[in-house]
Amino acid sequence: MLELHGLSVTYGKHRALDGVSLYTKPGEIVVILGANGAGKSTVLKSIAGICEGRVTGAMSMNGEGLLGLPPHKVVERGVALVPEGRGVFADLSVRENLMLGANPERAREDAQANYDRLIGLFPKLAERAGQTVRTMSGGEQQMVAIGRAMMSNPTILMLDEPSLGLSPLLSRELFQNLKAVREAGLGILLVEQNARLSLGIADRGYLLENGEILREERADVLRSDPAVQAAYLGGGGAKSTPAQTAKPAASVTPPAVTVRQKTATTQSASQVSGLDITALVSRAAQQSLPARDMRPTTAHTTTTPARTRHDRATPDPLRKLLAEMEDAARAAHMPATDTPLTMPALRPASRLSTMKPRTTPEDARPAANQPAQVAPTPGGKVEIYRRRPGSTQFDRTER
Ligand SMILES: Nc1ncnc2c1ncn2[C@@H]1O[C@H](COP(=O)(O)OP(=O)(O)OP(=O)(O)O)[C@@H](O)[C@H]1O
Repeated sequence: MLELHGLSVTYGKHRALDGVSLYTKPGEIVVILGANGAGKSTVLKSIAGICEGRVTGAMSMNGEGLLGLPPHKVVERGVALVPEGRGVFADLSVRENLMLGANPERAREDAQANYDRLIGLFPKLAERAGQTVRTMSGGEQQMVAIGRAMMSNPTILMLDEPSLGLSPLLSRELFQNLKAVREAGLGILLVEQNARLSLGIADRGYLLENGEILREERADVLRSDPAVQAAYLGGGGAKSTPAQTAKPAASVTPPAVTVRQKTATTQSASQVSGLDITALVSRAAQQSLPARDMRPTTAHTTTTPARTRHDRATPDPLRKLLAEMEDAARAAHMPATDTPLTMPALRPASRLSTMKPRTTPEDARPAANQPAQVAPTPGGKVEIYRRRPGSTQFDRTER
C-alpha cells in the first residue's frame, strides 16, 4: 500500500502542500480532484521523487520509506508515474518504448512476461508494436506511456492528467483501459481534471484545495453530492451540506471553485476575455492621451477610465493583458515625432541595413512595396524599409 502522512511541500516561500495524508491500495482507483494550482501534480511528483520543492512528512510503500529517494529507487519500490504530457520517446517504436520501461531491476528479468501480460490487456499495443510513436494519435500515445510505466512491474501506477488533450471518445476509451489495469491487480492514483469520467471509474476520491485535503470519500458518494457537482462537475445546487458519511477530518464542504479545463489548443484573447478585442483597441485608440503620458508598456500605474473598469470587472492576469493592449493601441496611434516608443522586438536600424537577402521561398519573403521593417531612430524618427519590386534590395525612407 502507498501511504502519505502529513506531506508538506514548499517551493521557496510558497507552500504548495500542507499536511497531506492519503493512501492507495492495490486493486483500487483513487482520484485526487482539485482546482488549478491546488497541488495535485505536486503530490504525484513528491511521491515519484521528482519534486523541485522541499518535501517533508512521511511517504511509504509497503512500509518502506520513499521520502528522499531518487526517482529510480521509487520505481524499484513499485511506484511508477505516467507524467503529464506522457513523456514518450516519439522517434522510437511502440515496442522500444515499452521495453525501456522494463529497465528497473525489479522488472528486468520478467520483461518478456510483463510484455506478454501487457499486450494481453491491450492487444492494440501489439498490433502497433513496430509503429513510430510520433505517428500515433494522442490516445494511442497515452496508452504507450501507460504501457511503458506498467513494464516496470509496478504495484501502484500514478497518472497525471492522462486525458489531457484527448477527445471525449478517446478519454472514455482510456478510462475503460484504466479499469482493466485495476482488474490486473494494480492500484491507481489518478490526478484528473475530468472529474466526471474519473469519479465514474474510481473507488475513492480526495478533494484537494490550496494544498490541503478537504475531504476523502467513496467515489460514488462524491459523484452524487450536489456540493461536489457544483464545485467539480459543473453542476448547480452548491448549497448542500457534506455527505453524512464523510470522515470527520475531511467533513468540509468543498469550495465553489470552477475547475478550468486545460486544453491543448490556444484561445484567442477575445475568447478568454469575453470582450470584442477590435472594439477594445479602437476605444483605446480614441482616448488621445498627451504624449507626456505615454509610458513603456510595462507602466500600468496610469489610471484611465477604461482601466478602472477592468479593475472592477476583470481578473488580475486579464486586467494586465488588457492594460498592455490599451497601451499598445495608444502607442500605435501617437504621431511618430511625439512618441518616445520602446519597441524591443524590432531589429536596430543598423542591423537592418546590412541585412542579407533571404534565401527562403518567394512566398516567404516580404512582398514588394510592403514595409519590410520599421525601426525607430534615436531622434524619434521612424525608418521604413521597402523591398524593391523584383529585387532583393531594400529602399529606406524616414518619417
Ligand atoms: N517548480 C515549481 N516552482 C514554484 N512553484 C511551483 C512549482 N511547481 C508548482 N508550483 C506551485 O505550486 C502550486 C501547486 O502546483 P501544482 O502543479 O501541484 O498544482 P495542480 O493542482 O497540479 O495544478 P494544475 O491542475 O494547474 O496542474 C501552484 O501554486 C504552483 O504555481
